[in-house]
Amino acid sequence: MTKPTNLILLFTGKRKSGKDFICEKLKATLGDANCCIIRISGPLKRTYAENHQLDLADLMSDGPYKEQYRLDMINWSDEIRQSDPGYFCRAACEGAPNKRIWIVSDVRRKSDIKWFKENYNNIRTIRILADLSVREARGWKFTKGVDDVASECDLDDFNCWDIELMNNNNLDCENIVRTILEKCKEMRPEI
Ligand SMILES: Nc1ncnc2c1ncn2[C@@H]1O[C@H](COP(=O)(O)OP(=O)(O)OP(=O)(O)O)[C@@H](O)[C@H]1O
Repeated sequence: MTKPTNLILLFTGKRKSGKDFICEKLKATLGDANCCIIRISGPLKRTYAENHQLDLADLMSDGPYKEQYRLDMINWSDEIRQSDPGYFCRAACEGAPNKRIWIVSDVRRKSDIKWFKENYNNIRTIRILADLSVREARGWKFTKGVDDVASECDLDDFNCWDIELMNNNNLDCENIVRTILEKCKEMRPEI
């Protein structure tokens, strides 16, 4: 399996907390040569799209198409996870490039964290938070079967984050990127 040489950052957060936004900013700051973003949902959506004859590009985008299929995708992927909890994490890492830092942007379950810790060293877990009103302004609306199931709630009672940060606005975003870079350097001065 491909190994990142330095560090794996596992990002988690509720829907519309801004995980993806932060990961893209962090990647832009660290530079393509040093890091890549890994999405566990990548192989998940690819296989789902193939099995259901759907447009993968639309499914990967942040819009209504993704929301339309989110519930069914959750249920479909849960069936696969039941027999193999690491299936999608493994598939995502197998397809990932060999960079010093892996930024995993969509960790949703304790079993995801467990899988990474069992298979790699130098893991850091990062929880992105945002006020409910901010998430609503970004398009979040409570959806039964999505917001009240394991894919969204499994990590609500996980209290061992290495870093927990608020992302309500651009200033918060800058602070998050700076804090994470400092932590990276503490661990790995060569970064
Ligand atoms: N700090 C910020 N400043 C301005 N806009 C932001 C900020 N953080 C996130 N956003 C915006 O909020 C929206 C949701 O962000 P994003 O897609 O990153 O959330 P997410 O946590 O990955 O959501 P999901 O779990 O639904 O995929 C996006 O349109 C993004 O551009």
